[in-house]
Order: sequence, then C-alpha cells, then structure tokens
Amino acid sequence: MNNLTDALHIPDTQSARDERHLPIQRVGVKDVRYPLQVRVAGAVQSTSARWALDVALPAEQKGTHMSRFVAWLDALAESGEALDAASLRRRHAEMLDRLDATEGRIEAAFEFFLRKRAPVSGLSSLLDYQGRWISETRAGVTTVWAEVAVPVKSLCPCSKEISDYGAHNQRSLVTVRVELLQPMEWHELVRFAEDAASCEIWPMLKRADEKWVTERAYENPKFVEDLVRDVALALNRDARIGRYLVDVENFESIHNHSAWARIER
Ligand SMILES: Nc1nc2c(ncn2[C@@H]2O[C@H](COP(=O)(O)OP(=O)(O)OP(=O)(O)O)[C@@H](O)[C@H]2O)c(=O)[nH]1
Repeated sequence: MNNLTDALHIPDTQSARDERHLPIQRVGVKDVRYPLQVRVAGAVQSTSARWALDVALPAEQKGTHMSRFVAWLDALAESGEALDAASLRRRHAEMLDRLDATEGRIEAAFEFFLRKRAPVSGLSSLLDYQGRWISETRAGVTTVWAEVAVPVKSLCPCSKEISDYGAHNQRSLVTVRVELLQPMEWHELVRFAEDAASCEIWPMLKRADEKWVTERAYENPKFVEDLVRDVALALNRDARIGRYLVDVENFESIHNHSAWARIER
C-alpha cells in the first residue's frame, strides 16, 4: 500500500504532525461486518460479526492508519483461525503492532448456535445466542471479556401467589458479561443464565415437552431480581471469572414495558 501511494505521489496526511497537544483516547472503525470463526462446544462455527476496533492516538500524530484495521480483519478471516480468549489476546497484540499503538480495544458481536435436546422427547434443535468478544489493552494490561445474551422464561412469584389460576410469565433476556481470568466455553457461560431462569427454552418442543416447560416454570417462579441475583451468585463461585455484569430484561406480558435489573462486580 505504501509503495503504491509513494509511486502515485499521494500525500500521507494521516502521518503529519498535529500541534493541538490533544491525545485521542479512542479512534478507529465501528459497525464493520466481517466474517468470524468461533469455537463452540468443541466445533468451529462460521459466523459474521459486527466489529468495533480502535486505538489510542498520541497528541503529535494527526491521524491513525484507518485502512490497517480492515487489513487486520482480513488477515484474521483469511487465516481461518477460530477466535478464543488466547487467540484474541495474540491477535490484539498484532493489531496494536500493525497500528503502531500501545492501547486499543476490539469488540466483535456475533450469533452462534447450541444444539439442545428437548426435556421429555429428547428431540434436538439449534438455539441461537448473541455472543460478544471484548479485548482491551490499557497501560500495558490486556483484559478479555466474553458476553452472551441468553433468552429464557420467567414466571412471576407474586402473580402465582395472588391468582386463583395461572401466573403471568414471559420471555426474558439474560446478558452475562464476564472478565475471563481463565478460559471458559460458550456453553458454560450460557448455563449460568439458563440454570437461574424459571425455565430454559428450546426451539423445538413436542406437547409432552411443552407440558414439562409450563409446569417447570410454575414450580420455579422468579422475579427479575431473583434471576439477576441467582446468576450473580453462581458467577461469584467461579474462580475463572473476574469482574462481571449481569443484565436481565423481562418482556412483561402484563405490561407494554420491561422490568429490568443489573448487578455488576
Ligand atoms: N485517520 C483517518 N483516516 C481516514 C479518515 N477517513 C478516512 N480515512 C482513511 O484513510 C485511509 C487511506 O489511507 P491509507 O493510505 O490507507 O493510509 P493508512 O490507513 O494510514 O495506512 P498506511 O498507508 O499503511 O499507513 C482509508 O482507509 C480511509 O478509510 C479519518 O477521518 N481519519
């Protein structure tokens, strides 16, 4: 690229000096859609991610090397390497090298699938989840976060208590973002949310399964507060996890708004 622009006598404005004495904490690209390979439950899944990549820019430098972010993405895609916590750390160091930067951040949001067996019939089908990798280097330290958004079912304990029949229940979305001190598999992260719900959900259910899910949720009612606390309690017991954020949204079936809760450590 440099040889080409030199040959064409195209000025390199980005590398000019800036005299405003203002460093920039984060500059880069976002909403870049590019292929990604992720390792899920022992197999590699090909997916597409929405990327945000940025670096810190010193005060004296006018512009960052924008094209190099995409060059980095392309090198990753062409390598066929599946991203996990270890390869993300390595690739992050490469991105900083490529951009002549010492600090920066990578975020990739993507979909992946887990094969699930229905509780009674045992029939299997694929449930989709939203995953996210975040890697951040500041002051020489790189932290890696994994996030998953898990759809589950919740049933209201109050409604069950006060009603002669039934209880209102709804789909909930549990988002778990954890700082990984040691590796963790995506399906393990998903379990924190599914284990805490009134009931987990499946794409394909026969009538016997539907009866099971309905009764399981009825026997296991949870407020949004119960759900967020039960996920946090389980995360507290796992030494592989550093800081975390748990977000639960209940898409209430008796309101046209959501009930919502968050715990951060
Ligand atoms: N820094 C900066 N670059 C921009 C901006 N808008 C567009 N560009 C990018 O400038 C790039 C063209 O410059 P290149 O010749 O590729 O320079 P470079 O990205 O610094 O890469 P090298 O030549 O390897 O240094 C294109 O990728 C554009 O996307 C901007 O606001 N700031």
